[in-house]
Amino acid sequence: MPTAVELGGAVTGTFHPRDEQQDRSATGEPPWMRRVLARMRAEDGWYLLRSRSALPDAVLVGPPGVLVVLLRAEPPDLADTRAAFVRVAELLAGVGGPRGLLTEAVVRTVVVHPEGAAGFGRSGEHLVLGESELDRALRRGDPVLTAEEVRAVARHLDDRAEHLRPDWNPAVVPGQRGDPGLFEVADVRAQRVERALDKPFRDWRTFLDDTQLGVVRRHYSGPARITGPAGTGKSVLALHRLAYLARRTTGRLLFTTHVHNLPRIAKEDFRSLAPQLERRIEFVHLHALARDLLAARGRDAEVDEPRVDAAFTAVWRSPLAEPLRAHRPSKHYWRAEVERVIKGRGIREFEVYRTLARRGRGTHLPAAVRSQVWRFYCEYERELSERGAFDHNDVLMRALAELGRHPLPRPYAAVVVDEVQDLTLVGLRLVHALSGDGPNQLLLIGDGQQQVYPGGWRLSEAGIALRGRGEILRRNYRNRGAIVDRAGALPAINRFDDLDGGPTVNLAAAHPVLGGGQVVEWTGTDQEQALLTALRALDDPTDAVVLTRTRAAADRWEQVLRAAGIPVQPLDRWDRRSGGCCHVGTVHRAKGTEFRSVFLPDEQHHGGDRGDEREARERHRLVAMTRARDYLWIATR
Ligand SMILES: Nc1ncnc2c1ncn2[C@@H]1O[C@H](COP(=O)(O)OP(=O)(O)OP(=O)(O)O)[C@@H](O)[C@H]1O
Repeated sequence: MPTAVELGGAVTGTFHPRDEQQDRSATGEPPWMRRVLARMRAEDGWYLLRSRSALPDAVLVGPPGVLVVLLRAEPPDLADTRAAFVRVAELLAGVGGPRGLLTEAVVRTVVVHPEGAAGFGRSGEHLVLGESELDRALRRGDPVLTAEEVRAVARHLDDRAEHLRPDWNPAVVPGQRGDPGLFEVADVRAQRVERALDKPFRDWRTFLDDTQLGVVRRHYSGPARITGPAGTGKSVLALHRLAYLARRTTGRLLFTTHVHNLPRIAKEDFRSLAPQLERRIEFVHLHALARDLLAARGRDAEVDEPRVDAAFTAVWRSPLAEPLRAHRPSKHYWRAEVERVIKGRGIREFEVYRTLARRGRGTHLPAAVRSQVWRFYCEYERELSERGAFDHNDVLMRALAELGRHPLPRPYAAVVVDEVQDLTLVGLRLVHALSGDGPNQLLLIGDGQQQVYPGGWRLSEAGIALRGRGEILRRNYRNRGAIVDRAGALPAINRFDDLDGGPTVNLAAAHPVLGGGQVVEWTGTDQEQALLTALRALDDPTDAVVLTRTRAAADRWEQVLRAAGIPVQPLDRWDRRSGGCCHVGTVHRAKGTEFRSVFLPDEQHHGGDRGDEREARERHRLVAMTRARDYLWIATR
């Protein structure tokens, strides 16, 4: 049995070897511990707080963050290292300053053992160091806290934590008394944020605002929803929330979305936030998740796009399409009716479709036309089955049915859905089936103004009841003032208002944290030349993107840039580190990305001028414009 030992006058930790126990009973602690603590106390710019309670043994606060220290000659239980972490993280809740409130991403547990101690695996959640590795560890890591912040955090712990007492060496921590604190007047805040954005570390990992941190830490008794206009830190919050929950649960957590690039981008961002927790979280596109679930259960689930297209085209060319065409000629519109309205909402009977509210779909369809649409849809289903093909909706529906028959053997501890406004109702039902209704198990994040696919569901139709569990973010951290003003003036309708009951806020009401910015509205005849000139005139032409509505336009701009000698990369491959290239892509691929400069060339008018088409265009434009941090170039010819 491990023996409890005295440390600093109080019972802390566990300890094994007999000789060290004897040594400790004489002096209070064994020599290796004294050496480790002395080494920590001596480190320039760090503050050491000794613990009077069992967990942790000490806390070290320095420029790279807060270390929760366990001194152990035997490997500790995960429960102990977790408990020590959570204890210190809870004490830090609410430490704030001009850059915001400190997040627990700055906190790291470190287990230090004497040289030669055996059995210390690398658990992943905490750092394990031999005594001799301490020097390297203390000097490793980018500074995330300034000297003032380090001091303020140490002082906060000293004030708040009765079991922690300061043990720092004034000689190596100069000026620790009487300095200005972490708290400054609000008008200094914006300047500080501005400067923080230029710093080598990414501020959002270290500091959040009060609303964001409130959501990260809140206990929700059931499904909850976070909304807020573009750039207000919803995705950032999702990552912090996952890390927070991962520390306090066991099992896997899920981040999912309908947006193509986002799982990859979110995973990379999470790695920079909490690398030690990465293994606990699956970042996966909802369709890939459904496909993998079916495949794991021996069920065929591959979508053969060409066969699906062929099935739709065959019906579109048949006489069944004629009444539809007469009503509205666009193939794209009717495909969306089948995919998003009928199948996407899981409708299986004409009687339901006959009276269905089709919000945001524009064209009113009398019952007689609906029955023609229904026949068209049934024929499409027949064509699919004749070809032995599934479409994307089929995969989601089959996965949902599969979960109904056999739920996951090990449910997710929590599910976070980003860009929820673009899920279909069937997709929403699937995430709900994956998460359940338990406390903190489902967090839905989205913004109705950025919807790029027609939807039309209510959360209640997926059996999800929010009961007021929700939050709105309003502070825009991405776009400078001029860009928020320009994009906020777009009449992009937010259908979240009438779709899931909770209140929402549009971009026009967001508060940009950063002022300035530039919007150039170009008109003229030689668009290519004008765009190239503007691009070349930028300080950094590589942190820029040309966004288009159509794939064809993106391909054309790619050629134009290449011909002009500008290195280009498709948007699909964007990540925060990709430099040296200008990006080009469609708005659909732009979700999750951001650039210093965004170029929106004028395109052949595409997609008609009906109310619903204009509405979709405005929302696409809002998404495109809000990818820009500093500079926006918009062409109209
Ligand atoms: N508290 C914060 N401090 C500093 N920067 C922040 C903070 N919160 C978010 N950011 C930054 O603001 C930008 C936008 O954040 P994020 O992508 O999470 O917003 P979003 O609401 O998901 O945007 P969108 O809806 O447009 O996708 C990112 O560059 C992020 O790093």
